[in-house]
Amino acid sequence: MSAVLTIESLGQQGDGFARTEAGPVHVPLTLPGERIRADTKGSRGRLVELVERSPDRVDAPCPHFGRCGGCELQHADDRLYAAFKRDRVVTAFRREGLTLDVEDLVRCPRGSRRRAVFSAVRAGPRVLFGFHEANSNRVAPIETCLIAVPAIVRALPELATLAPILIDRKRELRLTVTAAENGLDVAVEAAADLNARNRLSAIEHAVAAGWTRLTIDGEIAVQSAPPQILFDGIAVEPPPGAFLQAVAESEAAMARLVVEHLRPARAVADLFSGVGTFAARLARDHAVHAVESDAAALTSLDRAQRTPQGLKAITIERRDLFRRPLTIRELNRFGGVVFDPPRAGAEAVSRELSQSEVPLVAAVSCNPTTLARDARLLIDGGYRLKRIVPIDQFLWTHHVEVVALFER
Ligand SMILES: C[S@@+](CC[C@H](N)C(=O)[O-])C[C@H]1O[C@@H](n2cnc3c(N)ncnc32)[C@H](O)[C@@H]1O
Repeated sequence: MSAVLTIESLGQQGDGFARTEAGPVHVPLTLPGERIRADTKGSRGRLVELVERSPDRVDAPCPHFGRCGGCELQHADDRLYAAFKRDRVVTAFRREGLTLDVEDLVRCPRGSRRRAVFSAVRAGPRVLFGFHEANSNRVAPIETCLIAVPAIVRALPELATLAPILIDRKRELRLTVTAAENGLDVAVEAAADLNARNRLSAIEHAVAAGWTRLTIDGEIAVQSAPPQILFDGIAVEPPPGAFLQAVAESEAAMARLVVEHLRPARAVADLFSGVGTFAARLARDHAVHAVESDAAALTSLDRAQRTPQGLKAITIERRDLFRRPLTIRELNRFGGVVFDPPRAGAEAVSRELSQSEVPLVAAVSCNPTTLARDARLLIDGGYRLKRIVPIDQFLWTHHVEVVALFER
């Protein structure tokens, strides 16, 4: 159905939101105040024509914008964009009955994404390499990317020629590319069963490109040197495809807040520690207990703390913190706790913390909704929220990171 709509606001996913007699409609690539013609189907709309353009609309800088689903908000001017991300946090907390002074968005620069996940699919005789289109399994081929670090952008042609060598007949190929300090670390998933010739060809490709490591479905195919990531000067060798904060500058902003907040504590716990983004930095001044479910990530952190880097002791514990959060008694050993869970949040951990005597808590989150739920638990347990800082990491998307600092 085609209709002329007035966009009222931006929804949580960054789509324009309009009301119609048939109900609410979300239309990607539109802005508040715009009148548009859209094709609608249920609650989804597709922009067909801009009838009245918002003064906040800018020309998207990337030639792939609109088809590539990597960026959703390049058409919004900077002020509107930053306000949208901050508002997402304000709204999530307000829904939990918490009206708080949310600080301004900490910005992230273009060309700073050091970790990107690309896809490749077969399209007849061709292999398309790029990012997914928005809400789709289709892949939009890309030749450039304004958000990725230059080392990843320079490697796009090499990655695009590698994909057809590795791709399976039926499955989509995924390539997680991390720009480490000493070169690119490429982790391939869902590759075909490779014959010797194709395996050798992929290895030759990685060697010629100067990548530090090529991993195919968890197995190292070739490694010139272990990839190295620096956490404020502390070297860690992440396992293939490991979780890493996607932008070093954003990670540094989060870590500064966490380290500063926990400074008065003696012993601290880093829950959902990954490879030690916070634990490594905290270990400069504190004894740290790092807890995480991923064994490979913990092994990397353990190896880093055994290398002489002037760190205090880091103990590691593999544990499912959803099912087995640290108990009140275990928590009370620490003067400070940082937690940085996946999108589902840290509900079980927050319930225990809310009854603990831990004086300082830093919560890091990529999901304002679950963070607000967890903050409610902590506040109901007697914590005061000292600061709440939204941080941009996924430029031109609706995603926002948040650091919330609590004390009691
Ligand atoms: C958002 S990442 C944060 C990692 C780390 N703090 C960082 O900044 O790099 C979330 C981490 O939680 C871990 N994780 C996921 N589910 C978990 C669980 N049930 N128990 C413990 N850790 C879990 C993941 O392996 C991942 O390392």
